[in-house]
Amino acid sequence: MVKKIVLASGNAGKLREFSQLFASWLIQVLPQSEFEVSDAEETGLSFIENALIKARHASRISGLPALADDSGLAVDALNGAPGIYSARYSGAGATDALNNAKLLQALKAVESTRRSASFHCALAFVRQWDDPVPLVCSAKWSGRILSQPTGEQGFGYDPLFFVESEGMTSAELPREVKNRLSHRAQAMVQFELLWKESMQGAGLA
Ligand SMILES: O=c1nc[nH]c2c1ncn2[C@H]1C[C@H](O)[C@@H](COP(=O)(O)OP(=O)(O)OP(=O)(O)O)O1
Ligand SMILES: [Mg+2]
Repeated sequence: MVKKIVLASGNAGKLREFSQLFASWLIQVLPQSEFEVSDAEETGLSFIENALIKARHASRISGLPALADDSGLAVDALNGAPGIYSARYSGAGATDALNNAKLLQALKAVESTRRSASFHCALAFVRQWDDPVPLVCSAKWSGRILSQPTGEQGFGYDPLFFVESEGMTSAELPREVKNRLSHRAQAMVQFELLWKESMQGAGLA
């Protein structure tokens, strides 16, 4: 029975959200920093490939099962950019603020009706570093990019991501609402199903 897993992320915003999303699970979820796991090189071409790279890396170093999240923002008017490069969008020394500024600049001439975008989240879980049957799932969350940042909650591109159904940005949403609607929350629903199925398969449910 899996009792302890490593969360293969160095992103404080993600770690916060995962601690809420895992709150009702009967397992211990430890950040990779507790095992001195360095950031893995994200050399994949898709969110799923990068999530697997990060999960395998964290599991190899920690010796524990590991879950990784690779996520990002795809803007339709930019042919899906920044996509898997979302965290690195503004180059070396990228920060959320610089990434947001670069995105606003790139969309300067694009009117509001053409600013549709989606957040994507891929989750990969491995029981050991070379697990041949990882649990993998992904989800997306649709929205629109505003012309200026609004809201203080969340992280990353949240202040620019307007959620039509709620009439506010994801940085204005109460955290329990973001944790119900977001790409990460939706991927977690799938992950829970895969997890339960795999535990049943192992005769552990
Ligand atoms: O809910 C979100 N709200 C706002 N922005 C978000 C969200 N989810 C992902 N994002 C952005 C942040 C970062 O620019 C990129 C993730 O990049 P990504 O490589 O997966 O994560 P990261 O490098 O920050 O940490 P790590 O790789 O250690 O998990 O997408
Ligand atoms: Mg990363």
